[in-house]
Amino acid sequence: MFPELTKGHSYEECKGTADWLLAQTDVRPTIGIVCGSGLGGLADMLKDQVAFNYKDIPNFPQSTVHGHAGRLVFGTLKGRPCVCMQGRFHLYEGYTIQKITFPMRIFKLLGVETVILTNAAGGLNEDLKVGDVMIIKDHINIPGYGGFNPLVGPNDDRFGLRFPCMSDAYDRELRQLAMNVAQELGYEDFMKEGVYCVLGGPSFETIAECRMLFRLGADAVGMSTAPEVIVARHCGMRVFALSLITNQAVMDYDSQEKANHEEVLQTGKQRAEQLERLVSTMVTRIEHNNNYA
Ligand SMILES: O=P(O)(O)O[C@H]1O[C@H](CO)[C@@H](O)[C@H]1O
Ligand SMILES: Nc1nc2[nH]cnc2c(=O)[nH]1
Repeated sequence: MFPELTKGHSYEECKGTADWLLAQTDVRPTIGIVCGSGLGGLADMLKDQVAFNYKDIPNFPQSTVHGHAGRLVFGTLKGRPCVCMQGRFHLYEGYTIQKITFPMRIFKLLGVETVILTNAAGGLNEDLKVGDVMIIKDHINIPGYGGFNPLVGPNDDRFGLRFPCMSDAYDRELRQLAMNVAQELGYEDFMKEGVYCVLGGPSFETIAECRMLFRLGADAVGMSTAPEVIVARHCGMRVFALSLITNQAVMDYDSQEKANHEEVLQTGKQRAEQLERLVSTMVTRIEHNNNYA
């Protein structure tokens, strides 16, 4: 493949970044949160914040996408120590796949046990409406078929196995917890479950591509999350992920709809408060050492 692109940061470089962060905050996070496009408000829920701009953190890439603030925020969420990425990285920004997933290894070295990822996605399955929240039960990693897997390159056993299992990537108990919390909050009407498909972007899909992805078994499509999940699972963190359905993928040649990033951000704003309540309530039920209350 492309040897110079497949190196990523060494264990020692990752440790250097994690130690740099730990030296500047007393927060010892056990939960890491990644905010999707337009969903950065989740980070604002943290109390007693210590925040870093990505540009100031050794080895961190920069956020270049509107709706991704580019800050790493430490703090407590209802008393639980958390770290939150207010903005993630995508392949289409021009970073290597190792670089966009580097923060997952930093989470691990900070002591994070559970990762909660959010994203904005287009709905392929017509059962998904704009504003629905889709708990991700599985993914289809299309860039992976072309060799764009974040674990390509030498494996460091200190992070994980050469050939990690992915059939249990999206934690079953955390998915059940999300459903239970959604019911308690009265959100069951817009909570769904499905399969997320990642593409490289940045162009949105053609109609033929949307039809193909749905036939392949995908319910929603986006440009993130799956690479982060692969790296998080490789190093043994538990994963919960959800997609906010911000737009319906265009599946019909008669449709006048056009996918656009403004609509994505706008839908994020409309559901922000409920998503924040869902995630913060889940966080209070996730016990240390990966047990569930
Ligand atoms: O996946 P997140 O970061 O939420 O963003 C999604 O929204 C953007 C397109 O509007 C793309 O970056 C897509 O991946
Ligand atoms: N690829 C892709 N990413 C998205 N992010 C939000 N909506 C979409 C979409 O329709 N397609």
